[in-house]
Amino acid sequence: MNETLPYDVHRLRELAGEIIINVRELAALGWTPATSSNFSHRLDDAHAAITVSGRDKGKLREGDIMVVDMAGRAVGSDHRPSAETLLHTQLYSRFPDVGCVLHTHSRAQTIASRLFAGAGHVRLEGYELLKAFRGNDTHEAAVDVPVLPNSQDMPTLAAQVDALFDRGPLWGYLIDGHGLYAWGRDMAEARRHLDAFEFLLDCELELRRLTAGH
Ligand SMILES: CSCCC(=O)C(=O)COP(=O)(O)O
Ligand SMILES: [Zn+2]
Repeated sequence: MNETLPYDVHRLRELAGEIIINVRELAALGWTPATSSNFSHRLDDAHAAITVSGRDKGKLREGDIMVVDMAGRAVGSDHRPSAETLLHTQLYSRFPDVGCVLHTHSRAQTIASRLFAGAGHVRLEGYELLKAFRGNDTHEAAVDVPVLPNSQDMPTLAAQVDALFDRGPLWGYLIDGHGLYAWGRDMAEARRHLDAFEFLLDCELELRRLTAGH
């Protein structure tokens, strides 16, 4: 523990490196256009490492990762944390086993959010890849990805998200016209969930195209 900072600086540097490597990969896939998207990792019980607001996520450096407390307040930094910090910290606060939260704005995620906003969810069923989600061991399961209305008011959005958790286990949700939030126990699991959502949403969109007018 550092003498002046209330968190482990070495752990922060380690996590910043992991975030940077992963986010560069996601940016290269085109999932973080125009400075969009944000990423975090739990640092300890009281803190999370998160991207600084407005940074080009394809060019992240160590100084683009900062620390917040679980109320979303900057700790030991003059930078402004992601505008969506509350959507990250609410997960860490409510679920002790959540270790990493990833938010992206890919084309498939954004289009699916528009297309399924009326229904309020995207149903994913019959896919072998559903087994990528923790707790699913069969393609026969159905996973409903909630689609929430967008808002610039983070407490409003966070309250909508919180209500979802009363319905059962959840590894991600869409925000209409905005993008996807996915999470897991650590970076590897959050990436697996994010990649699975992206693949399955893309399949649903392609099926719609192929069956349109039939
Ligand atoms: C230009 S993207 C609009 C904001 C957004 O949706 C996003 O994900 C990035 O916000 P941040 O403050 O984390 O950079
Ligand atoms: Zn966003």
